[in-house]
Amino acid sequence: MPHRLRRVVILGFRSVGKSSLTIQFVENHFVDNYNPTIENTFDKVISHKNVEYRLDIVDTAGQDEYSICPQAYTMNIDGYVLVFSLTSRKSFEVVKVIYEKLLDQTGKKTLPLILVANKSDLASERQVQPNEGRALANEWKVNFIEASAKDNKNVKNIFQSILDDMDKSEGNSSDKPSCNVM
Ligand SMILES: Nc1nc2c(ncn2[C@@H]2O[C@H](COP(=O)(O)OP(=O)(O)OP(=O)(O)O)[C@@H](O)[C@H]2O)c(=O)[nH]1
Repeated sequence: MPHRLRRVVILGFRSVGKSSLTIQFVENHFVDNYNPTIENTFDKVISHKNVEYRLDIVDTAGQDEYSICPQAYTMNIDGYVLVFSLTSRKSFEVVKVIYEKLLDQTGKKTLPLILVANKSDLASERQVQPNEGRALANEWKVNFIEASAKDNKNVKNIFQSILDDMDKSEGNSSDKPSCNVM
């Protein structure tokens, strides 16, 4: 059977764990050393709700509030994973700026998107509380997940959730948008 192709882009501030989440999901291991990304595309075949998907994941270079959001991150993209680190208030502020830029560039009011707070294993270094992430996701009408690439916690859920959202936005489901914390 042919796979359904879905293309997802991962965006967020530097060093929040975009590559680590992607590599944990695609290759099932955690990368401990830090190598800034320029841009990498990964792909993985995943069976979700009895459908085979080929997920192309574009892992981007870290953005900040001044970065220009390249058109490549809005053209031919089916879904967005916006990542901040719960140990970095700055990274939480940066996802808000990225979100606004995505809306501007796509001209849309809502997007198939999931907000991810990574590094949940670093509880003692937490700077952003779960209710803050949840409130932001509620405002955007998207799902919110706290995850850890290091402990492989909720990593698969991120991609399953975005697959659901992409299908909903294509009208393949009658479910209403919801905001879940997993
Ligand atoms: N403790 C902990 N460390 C993490 C986690 N995820 C990533 N890291 C570490 O954080 C650092 C940055 O991780 P990357 O995955 O390279 O972050 P990135 O967002 O891709 O970075 P850029 O390419 O600069 O944008 C690395 O040292 C990782 O090992 C996590 O869940 N827990």
